[in-house]
Amino acid sequence: MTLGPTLSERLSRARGDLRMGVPVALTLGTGAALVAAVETLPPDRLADLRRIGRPELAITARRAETLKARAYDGDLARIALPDEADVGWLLAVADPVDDLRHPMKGPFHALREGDATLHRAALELAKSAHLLPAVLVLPLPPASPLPEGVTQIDLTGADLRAAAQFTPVVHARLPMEASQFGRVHVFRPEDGGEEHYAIEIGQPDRSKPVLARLHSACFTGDVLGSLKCDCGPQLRAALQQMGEEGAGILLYLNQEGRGIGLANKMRAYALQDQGFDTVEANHRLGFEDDERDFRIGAQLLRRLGFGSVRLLTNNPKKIAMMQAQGIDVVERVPLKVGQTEQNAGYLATKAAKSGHLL
Ligand SMILES: Nc1nc2c(ncn2[C@@H]2O[C@H](COP(=O)(O)OP(=O)(O)OP(=O)(O)O)[C@@H](O)[C@H]2O)c(=O)[nH]1
Ligand SMILES: [Zn+2]
Repeated sequence: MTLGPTLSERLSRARGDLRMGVPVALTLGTGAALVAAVETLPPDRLADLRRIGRPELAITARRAETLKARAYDGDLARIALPDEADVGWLLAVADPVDDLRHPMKGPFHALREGDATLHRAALELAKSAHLLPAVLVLPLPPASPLPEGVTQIDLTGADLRAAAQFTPVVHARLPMEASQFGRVHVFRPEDGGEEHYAIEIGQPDRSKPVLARLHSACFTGDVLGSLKCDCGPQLRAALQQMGEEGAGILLYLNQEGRGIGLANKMRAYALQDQGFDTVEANHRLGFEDDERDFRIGAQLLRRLGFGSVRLLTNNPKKIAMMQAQGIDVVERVPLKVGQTEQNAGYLATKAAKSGHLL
């Protein structure tokens, strides 16, 4: 039926459900499970899930490492839910905020038998909903009816990491401090997800390499003038250079906090105040250092007619990702601005652990 939602639309709906604390149903072959995000799960829904069966807690191997739980599935750990565990217990496992005050969480009974495919998909969904990567998974016996009204996703043949396709929605002129000749383009994915923007300066010649910047959203740096990172000065310096050269393209990608969302980035900041660096903080939360999908940037550049760039960046991974996605990076243009006393440690960590060029 053409009126019903497609797989990617269902996934988007499922993200909304998880953010609201509503469980979703994942199925794969004869297997099925109800899934809820720990961060948003209300006590009455936990009680309902317990009435149906025995929920399991899934966390990423990154979080499991901090908690000293065994990750038998490699990239994730499945933990049996103790009888006395309530939403407070679940949150304490998911959220590292009080790890230092309560270092002895556990011991955890990690599960070894059975299949982790649905757990893995559930964690992927929670991450893409910008929730903490911790989910309750309630396996359902084969052929048992799924609760009415619950969003159902059949994962057979599904690729949760498939790149969304973006469509240009509108573009309009925007005179800016950096250039009189600015133009903002808005791109929207077909699945109801995050929109991204392209800021075109002047009228870049599509047949030549364009001065380009892929900027990931940083609310704290771009808007608030945070001294903890260099994002705001980088954003303005990139636009200024494009203005001076008379042409350029800046992608403003809504991938806040290297793709973990603002709430999780603020959790990471709270951990940084406890002494962890930017990479360690992500790991303790259960994320990888960088959860961004750089395919989006490449797709938008292509849609705008650019195949070749002079990329403003200090991040060699961005260059490699663009090349891998078929965008020719003919030159790296360094972007070194905004060093402060407060971000010296952050920038040093990025150089030491993430390979950033100094
Ligand atoms: N998770 C997390 N994200 C952060 C932190 N500090 C800044 N960010 C985010 O990091 C991203 C920085 O993006 P970019 O400006 O593209 O930086 P980059 O990958 O270092 O590469 P270049 O600036 O091009 O060299 C933004 O999304 C910020 O919100 C942090 O401590 N933790
Ligand atoms: Zn920043």
